[in-house]
Amino acid sequence: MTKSITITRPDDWHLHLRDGDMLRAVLPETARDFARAIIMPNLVPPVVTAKDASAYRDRIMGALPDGSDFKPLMTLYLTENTDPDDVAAAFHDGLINAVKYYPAGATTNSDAGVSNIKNVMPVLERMAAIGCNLCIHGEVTNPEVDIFDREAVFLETILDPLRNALPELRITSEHITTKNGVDYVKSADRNLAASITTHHLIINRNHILVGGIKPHYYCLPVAKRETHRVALVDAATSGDARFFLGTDSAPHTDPTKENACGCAGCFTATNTMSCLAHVFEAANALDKLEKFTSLNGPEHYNLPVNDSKITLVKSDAPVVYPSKIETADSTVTVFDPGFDLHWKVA
Ligand SMILES: NC(=O)N[C@@H](CC(=O)O)C(=O)O
Ligand SMILES: [Zn+2]
Ligand SMILES: [Zn+2]
Repeated sequence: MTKSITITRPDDWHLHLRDGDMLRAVLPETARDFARAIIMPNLVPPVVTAKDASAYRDRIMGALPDGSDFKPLMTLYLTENTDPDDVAAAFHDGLINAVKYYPAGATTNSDAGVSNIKNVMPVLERMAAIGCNLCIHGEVTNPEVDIFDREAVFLETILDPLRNALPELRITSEHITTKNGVDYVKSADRNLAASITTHHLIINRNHILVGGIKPHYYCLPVAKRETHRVALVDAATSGDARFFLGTDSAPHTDPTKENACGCAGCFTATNTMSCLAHVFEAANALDKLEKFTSLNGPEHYNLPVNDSKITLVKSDAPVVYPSKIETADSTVTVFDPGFDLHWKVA
C-alpha cells in the first residue's frame, strides 16, 4: 500500500556543513530536501566576525549544486572578544540570523567559546535589544559533573540565571536531550524554544554502549536513557510551537569516528526526513510532522514559512540509501536508525 503526505518544505535549524571538500560532499545531502538551514560556525578557525560569516556564506553558495535555491542562515561563534557592534551590524544587514554560544571545551571545536558568561554579557545585552537570537550548546564542562548530567546542570546554573537577567533575549536551547530540557522549555512562556535532533528521537544510551561501542552513535550532548528519548518524542510530536527540528547533522570522516578517541557527531542529512516520518508515524502524529520540520522554526526565528512543498511517500519495500557518502579523502557514515525506513521524499 502506498501512502503519502505533503508538507511545507522543511528547514534545518542546526546544521554542520564544515568547509572545503567536506562542505562539497555534504551540502547536496541537505539542499535536496531542505529550503534553509542555520549553519553552525564551529570551523577551524571559527566563524567569529561578520567578515568571516560573509566569506563562509560565499563558500557555501559556491558549493551548492546547480539550480539549488537552498539558503544558508549564518551564525557567529560567540567568543569573549566578540564585538557587540560587529554582531549588531551583521544582524541589521541580514547577514546573520543568530549567534552561537559554546561553553569552552563542551564539544567539537569549542575551545574558543565562552569560559565565563560574565565576559559576554555586553554582547548578549545588545542582542536582546536588537532581537538577535542566541543559540546555545547547553552543557556545563566542569570535570566533576557527570557527562549524563551536564545538560540538566547547565539549565539550572547557566540558562535559568541568564533568562532571569535578560528576559528579552531570544534563545534556542539547542539539541536538547533530556526530559529536564523539555520541561524547562515548556515552563517558559516567551523567548525560549528548543531544537531536537533526528538521532535523539531514535537512540538512547544503550544504542551506543550495549554489545560493543558504536562510534557512529556518539554525539554531544550524548544520548541519555530511554525515558528522556520518550520525552523528546512526546515534545516533538506534540505540535507545541516551542519545539522544532535541528538535525545537528555533524559529519566526521570514518577514520576520525572509528578511533581510540573518536569525534562526536552523527551524520543524518541523507535520511533525516525518512527517519522523522517513521518516528512521527509510530507516534501516531504524522499530522504534526509539518509543525516540527517546517512551521515552528520560522515562527521562533521571525522568518516567513517556505512557500514550496515536499511530498513524502511510503512504500512497502524499504528505502534504499547509501550507508556512506564519499568525500575527497575519505567516507562519512550515514546514520543508521537500526530499522528499515519506508518513507522517502518524492
Ligand atoms: N553534536 C556533535 O556531537 N558534534 C558537533 C558539535 C555540536 O553540535 O555540539 C560537531 O561539530 O561535530
Ligand atoms: Zn552542540
Ligand atoms: Zn551541532
